[in-house]
Amino acid sequence: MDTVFSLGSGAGRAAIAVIRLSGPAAGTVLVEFTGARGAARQARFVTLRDPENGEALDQGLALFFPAPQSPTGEDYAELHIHGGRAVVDAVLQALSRRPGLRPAEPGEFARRGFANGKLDLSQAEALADLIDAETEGQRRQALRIAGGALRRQVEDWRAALVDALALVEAELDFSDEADVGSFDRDGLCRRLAPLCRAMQAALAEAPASERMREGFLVMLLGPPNAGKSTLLNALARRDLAIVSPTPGTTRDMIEAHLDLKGLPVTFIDTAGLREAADEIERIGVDRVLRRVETADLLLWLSPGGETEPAHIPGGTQVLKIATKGDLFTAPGGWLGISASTGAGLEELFAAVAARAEARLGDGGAALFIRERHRAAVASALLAVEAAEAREKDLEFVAEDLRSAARALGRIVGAVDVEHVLDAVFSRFCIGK
Ligand SMILES: Nc1nc2c(c(=O)[nH]1)N(C=O)[C@@H](CNc1ccc(C(=O)N[C@@H](CCC(=O)O)C(=O)O)cc1)CN2
Ligand SMILES: Nc1nc2c(ncn2[C@@H]2O[C@H](COP(=O)(O)OP(=O)(O)OP(=O)(O)O)[C@@H](O)[C@H]2O)c(=O)[nH]1
Repeated sequence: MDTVFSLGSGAGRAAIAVIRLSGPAAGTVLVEFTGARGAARQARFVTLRDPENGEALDQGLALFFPAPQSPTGEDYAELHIHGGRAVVDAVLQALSRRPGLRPAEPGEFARRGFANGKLDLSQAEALADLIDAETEGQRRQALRIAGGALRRQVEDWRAALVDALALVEAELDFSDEADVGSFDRDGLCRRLAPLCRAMQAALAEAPASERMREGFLVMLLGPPNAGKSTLLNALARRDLAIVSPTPGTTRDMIEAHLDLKGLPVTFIDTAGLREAADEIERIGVDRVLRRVETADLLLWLSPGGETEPAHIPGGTQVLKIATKGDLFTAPGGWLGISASTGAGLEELFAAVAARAEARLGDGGAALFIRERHRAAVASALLAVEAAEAREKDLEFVAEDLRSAARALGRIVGAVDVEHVLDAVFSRFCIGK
């Protein structure tokens, strides 16, 4: 097994940089560069020297984690050095000249940890999410899964399946054909029913968790010149969308990603919905209509609340916003705002945040954070339901239960997931 090294902290000038190494030569490298391996898991203040010529490279901290108690499960070392470009380059260069050492590939530390059982696939995915998390809700959800919440749940379910399978297999082994009719079918169903209910309940929560990763989607709709772009700018507190007094300025969609009370919310400014004057604008309107189908909330904007919402296909919730409140008063049933004076914006924020929270939760109960998880549990559930429904053919019942266990195994990376592994780990940054 190679020993790999990498900068674990961010690229570019910084106060401190962390270089990590993993593999059998990690301890030897520490001896070569710092004169000693040091006590397990204890930081030492050291002078780092190039083993080729004894020249000092930097002063820093060195740590050694002997296998298996390390982030990768292998011998593992860290050098905490000064984060200047020349310092980092000099140390990385000196490391790359040591025989048997090579730079780590993106995600290679996590992949080694996976290979050694330190984390499963669901935890690795969640670590990637944790690094990408931009809001409190996303952080809380990713940390929960990285901590093994999904791993433990899947292990429990698989154990229940193995239990039920043992019952069926015992019957298959010890009874002859004629006896199969005496099989305790009720006993089997009593075991499987709570499992089905638990999987169904968890599946019902899945859309909220997936949305937490992607963001709650709000689209701004309304007639041309209603003030959509101006509102987006006010929401984003910077000039993102093009604001102009000419109707039809916003031809494509412009997104603002906001953190609303810890929840990720994406606002999209759209081309005004109207009978399009030209081809380009018509394409814009079509694209908006397609995107509307995936939105969680629509804000219908109309100056002074003069135009009622257009018919929106799909039944997505619509909030009626009367714009230009400095010029008009809002009719009943409309939330009045003025992007110019800022009036009503806090109320609008609160209304959107309340709906986002109802849809996303707070991330504290998340289980299936990816479509992949949901699909695997849905197919496990189908297999268990098929097993429950069979009148006879215990062989098939057993096969259903095995197939349910295999489906769950895909979540944690226990079965046929080489392509998923590649996809997950290669998306990690270098040094993870
Ligand atoms: N300096 C530094 N900070 C870091 C990391 C790191 O690798 N280095 N991490 C990088 O992700 C995260 C912490 N993750 C870690 C995961 C496992 C172990 C570890 O030593 N695990 C052993 C012992 C566990 C224990 O003592 O309870 C083990 O699992 O056997 C350490 C850090 C965040 N902060
Ligand atoms: N008085 C006043 N004028 C506003 C307000 N909000 C927007 N406007 C003006 O209304 C005009 C249209 O604003 P936009 O934000 O470009 O409208 P839009 O709905 O994005 O228009 P399209 O891109 O054509 O669909 C601009 O001249 C804005 O300055 C407001 O709260 N009060």
